[in-house]
Amino acid sequence: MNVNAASREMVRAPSAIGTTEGYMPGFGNDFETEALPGALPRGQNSPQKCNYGLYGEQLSGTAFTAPSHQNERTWCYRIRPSVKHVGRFSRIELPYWKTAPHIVPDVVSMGQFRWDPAPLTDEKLTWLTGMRTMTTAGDVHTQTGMASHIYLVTESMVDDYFYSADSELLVVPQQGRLRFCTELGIIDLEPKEIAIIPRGLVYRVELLEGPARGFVCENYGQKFELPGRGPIGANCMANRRDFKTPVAAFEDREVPSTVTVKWCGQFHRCEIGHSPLDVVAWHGNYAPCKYDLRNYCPIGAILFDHPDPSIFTVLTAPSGVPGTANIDFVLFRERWMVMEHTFRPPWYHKNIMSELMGNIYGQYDAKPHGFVPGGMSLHNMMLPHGPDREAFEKASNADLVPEKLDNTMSFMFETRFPQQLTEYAAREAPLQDDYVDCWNGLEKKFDGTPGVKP
Ligand SMILES: O=C(O)Cc1cc(O)ccc1O
Ligand SMILES: [Fe+2]
Repeated sequence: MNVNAASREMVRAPSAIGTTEGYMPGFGNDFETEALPGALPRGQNSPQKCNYGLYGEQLSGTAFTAPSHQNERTWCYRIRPSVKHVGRFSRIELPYWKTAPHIVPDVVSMGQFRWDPAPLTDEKLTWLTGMRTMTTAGDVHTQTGMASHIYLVTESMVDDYFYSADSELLVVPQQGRLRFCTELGIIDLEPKEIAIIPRGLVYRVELLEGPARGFVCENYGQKFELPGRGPIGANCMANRRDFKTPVAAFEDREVPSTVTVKWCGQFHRCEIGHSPLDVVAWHGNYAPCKYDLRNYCPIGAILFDHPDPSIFTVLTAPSGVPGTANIDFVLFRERWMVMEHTFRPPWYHKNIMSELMGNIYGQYDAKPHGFVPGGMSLHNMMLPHGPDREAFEKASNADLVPEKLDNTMSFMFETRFPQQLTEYAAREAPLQDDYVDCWNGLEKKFDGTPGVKP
C-alpha cells in the first residue's frame, strides 16, 4: 500500500485525548502512538508477523542493562528495517561542523569572548551546511563533553536525511521557524521553544519561515534530564508535563534520497531509493521532544542576595560525578527582582565550569549593551567575569524597589570541561575584539577610609 507516495505531508497519527495537536505531554514518558489503526502490536514487542507487514525494530538510547529509571528505548514498527536505509557510505566534508577533541594551533581559547550575531545570508544553507561550530569540549570518543554551534538555515533538506551517532542535540532557535521531520514524528520549532533530538534518530529539517538562526548544544555524553529540585519540592522550574513528544508520522516515498551520518566527528553519506521516515507506529521512552521556555517557572531570592545560577537550570546532562554536570542548560528569563540591600545582578566570579551564553531576545542584566539577540559569549574555565561598568554603577546606586526584568531571555550551556574555540569562532565569526574593555572603566573606589563610596 502506497499511502502517501505523492505527498510531501507525512501521515500523522490522530492526536489522543488530552494531547495538544500532534504532540503527547510529558518528559521521558513511556509513550505509544500509531499513524494507522492497529499498527502497534498489543501486549508484546515482537509478534511473529507485524500488522500491515511492518518490521519491528528497537532503538536503544541507553545500554540494555542501564538501571530501570534511566533505561531508554523505543520499539518502532516500520515499512523497512533501518538496515535498508543505509547502503555503502562515502565520506563527505562538512567543514564548519567540528567535533572534540579539536584544538586549533594558534587559536587561543583562554579568555573571555563575545560575538555579535552571525550575519544572515542569501547563501543556500541547510541544517547540515549551515551548522557552524563555535566551541568544542571533552572528547567524543569517550562520550564526554559537548560542542556549541550556531545554525543559519535558508533552505530545506529535500530527500536528504541525517542522524548523529555522536550526540543528542539541544536546539535553541533565535529567529525563523523550522520543522523537524523525524522517524518518530514531526516537531515544529520557533524562538522561545527548544527541542531535544536524540542520538541515532533519523530526520530532515525543513525551513518553515526563514532565514532561521539559532544555537545548538551537541551533547556527547549522558542524556539531558530534569534536574533534581531538592528542597524546592515537586513543582516549579521545568515541569514534566510541559514537554511535548510528537505523535507517530511516516511517509512512504520512493525517490532517490541520501542519508548522512555523523560518526566520531566524521560525516558519511549513502544513497537510497526511499525515505527512511517510515515508522508507522512506536512505543517507548526514547523520543524527541520540545519545550516552550515560557513555561519555565523561575525560583529566586525573595529577601536578599543573589543565588547561584543553578537555580535556573532547565535541563542537566550528568557527567558521572554527582552534582558536576557534563552540561547544564540554564535559562535567564523574565522575573521579579526584590532583593533588599543587595547588588542584584550576577556577582563577579571565577568558575571551574565554563560558561557559553547566548541571547534569544532582550537585554541581559549584567551586560546592558553589546550582548545582543543572536549574540554569544564565552567565559572559559576559571576566567574572571561579571557585570560591565555600566551594569555595576547602575545596580550599585539603584533604588531597590521591586523591579520586573522584562523582555529578557538568555541562556547558558555550562560544562565542566574547558571549551576550545574553532577557527570559525576565532577568525570568521563576528568576534568583538574590544569585549574585555567593558570592564576597563571599573574604578578603584577604595581610599582607605571606612564607609560606603559613591
Ligand atoms: O556569568 C554570567 O553572566 C552567568 C551567571 C549568572 C548569574 O546570575 C550568576 C552566575 C553566573 O555565572
Ligand atoms: Fe558567569
